[in-house]
Formats: sequence, structure tokens, C-alpha cells
Amino acid sequence: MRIGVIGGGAWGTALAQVAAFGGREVLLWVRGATLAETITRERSNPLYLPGITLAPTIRATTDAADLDAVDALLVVVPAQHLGCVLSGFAIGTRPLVLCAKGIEAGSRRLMAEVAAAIHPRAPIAVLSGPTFAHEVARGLPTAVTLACADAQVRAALSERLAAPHFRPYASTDVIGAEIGGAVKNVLAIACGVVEGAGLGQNARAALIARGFAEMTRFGLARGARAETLAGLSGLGDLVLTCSSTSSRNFSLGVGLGRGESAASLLADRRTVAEGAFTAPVLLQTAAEAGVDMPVCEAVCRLLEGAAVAQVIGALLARPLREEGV
Ligand SMILES: NC(=O)c1ccc[n+]([C@@H]2O[C@H](COP(=O)([O-])OP(=O)(O)OC[C@H]3O[C@@H](n4cnc5c(N)ncnc54)[C@H](O)[C@@H]3O)[C@@H](O)[C@H]2O)c1
Ligand SMILES: O=P(O)(O)OC[C@H](O)CO
Repeated sequence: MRIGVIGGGAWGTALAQVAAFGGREVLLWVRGATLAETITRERSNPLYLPGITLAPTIRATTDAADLDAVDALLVVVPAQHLGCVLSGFAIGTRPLVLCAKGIEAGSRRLMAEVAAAIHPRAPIAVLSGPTFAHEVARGLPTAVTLACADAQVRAALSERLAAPHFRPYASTDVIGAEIGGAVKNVLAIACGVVEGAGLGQNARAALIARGFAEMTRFGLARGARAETLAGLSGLGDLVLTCSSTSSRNFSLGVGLGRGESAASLLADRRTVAEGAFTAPVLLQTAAEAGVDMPVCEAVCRLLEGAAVAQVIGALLARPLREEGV
């Protein structure tokens, strides 16, 4: 199976490195001609994944038609651009492996819904889990959820993408895998706020646990399975992203917690902090489904400019309730 990767940010480049394991050829579509040339000639992506020497079998292109020659495509562009980018490719019946974590603003659709509307004949898979790109690219051990409804496609993709340091766990729960990845980014911002505001480790652990309850409530309401939400793409990724400044979402939260404005923190960013875009649309979708998500709502208020002390005070002043989802 020849693999193509759409998107030359940190994660697309790291996944190209995984797919190139063992000398297999990989074609990586990126947006800029200079970046494409640097990746192919110098075997590095200094813009998005500095310090990593890429496999010699990775070739980059800016021409969507070049990807007509591959058998399956990993789609690794930010969630808000996925629809627009995918419209530029002819996919037919080839599998699309969606690797972005988010919900499309406006349409309120998950990535699989966006992709299926544009390429209805393509089998859809979702790859998600606790995966900092720079660790994966360095060959450090990583496990992910690979969800796809089609058993044959799922098995073929799992086998093709597995490497000694990269272990896909197969699932049929595409919605569950998507929801874990989208919601954890919002919760990671909340945990960053706790860090930035100096609220302590107890508060961070409480946020992870109550945030997971929110993720589970929302996921179950959307048809996700509880075991997927408790797996790599849900709880696993939540724990990773809520614990480390390597996370762009957590770092954004740290800035908010220190009292910096969302506008200044997001201005001129080259890299994406998906939670900032997912938070408002997640809240709208949750309200529509009658699901209460107080932590995610607090993140929305902070992104809109509310004061940290006020938002934290309101969260803590909610009526006492029984524990559980
Ligand atoms: N970086 C990671 O560790 C990691 C791990 C797992 C999943 N992800 C997810 O992968 C997705 C891509 O993130 P990333 O980290 O590779 O990106 P990045 O932050 O490294 O780079 C930004 C990317 O966005 C692209 N971009 C910017 N504006 C665009 C536009 N108008 N149209 C199309 N593309 C545009 C850039 O070309 C670049 O590829 C996100 O959904 C992210 O949550 C990232
Ligand atoms: O840097 P973040 O916050 O986008 O997190 C990257 C990955 O999603 C971690 O699994």
C-alpha cells in the first residue's frame, strides 16, 4: 500500500516518517513550494518539525495530482481547513485516514462527516491518540486508536502503519475516536489555565477527572462507546495533553491563566491550538444535545476575554452534585 500524507505541519511530517519506516516510499503534500523542496532535498521540515532528520524515502510535493498515485491518504491539516483542502483532491474509493482533532465551526460537523460529504465513496478511518509529533518522529514508543467501520480497510491500514515504535489499536468506533481527540484539546486549555494561575496539582487532577466526565457525557450522547472514550484517543490523550507544556493547547491555557488575552496569544501563531476553535462549536453542539459541559464552557468564557478569577469562581460555585457521568 503506497501512502500519501496531506499536510506538512508537525503531525503530517511525523506521520510521514512513521509511514516511511523500513524504507517505504511516502508522498507528502504541503502548501509551500519552498517547504516541499526543503523536505525533499534537505530531509527536514524546519518550519514545523525542527531538529528531525526525515527518511530519505519521503518526497514532498505541492501538486495534489501527484497523490493520484498513492493507495491511501492520511489527512493531517487543521480541522477548520480540512473541508477546503480535501476539496482539492480526487480521492475516489481510496481510504482517507483523518488525523485532525476538532469540530468544524459553522457546520458543527466532525471530521468524518466533513470528509464523507466531499468524498462519499472513500472509506473513512480516524487515527487519534496520545501523540506528540516530535516524540513520534524521534521513534519513541507510541500507541494510537485506528478506527474504521470497514474491517478489511482497518486491518490493511493497521498493518501498513504499524512499526516497532508505533502501535495502532484497531476499533470500529469512528465517532468515539473523533470525540476524544476534539474534546481533550479544550480540556487541555483548562488544565493550562490551572497551571498558569497557580491553582495547584489537586485542581489539575480534579479538572482531568471532571473533564473526562464531560467528554464521556458528550460522547455517549453522540453515539460513542464508553470504552473508546476511556482508551488511547480519549482518556489517554487527555492525560498527555493536560500534563505537558509540549501541548500547544495546554500552553495556550497557561497564558490565559497568567492573564494574557486570547487574541494576543493566538495572533500570528504558525502552529495550531485546535481547542481554541473547537471550544465554541463544542459548546453549541453540546447545548443542542442537552449535555452540560461546565469546564468547556469556562474555557469559552476565558477565550472571550472573561477574567480568570471570575470564571474559576463561577465554576467552583456550581451547586454540589453526586459524582458520576
Ligand atoms: N502536532 C502534534 O503533535 C499533533 C498530534 C496529533 C494530532 N495533531 C493534529 O493534527 C492536525 C494538524 O496539526 P499539526 O500539528 O500538524 O499542525 P502545525 O501546527 O504543525 O502546523 C500548522 C499546519 O496548518 C496548515 N495550515 C495553516 N493555514 C492553513 C490553511 N489556510 N489551509 C490549510 N492548511 C493550513 C499549515 O500548512 C501546517 O501544515 C491538528 O488537528 C492537530 O490537532 C497534532
Ligand atoms: O500540542 P497539542 O495540544 O495540539 O497536542 C498534540 C496532540 O494532539 C497530542 O496527542
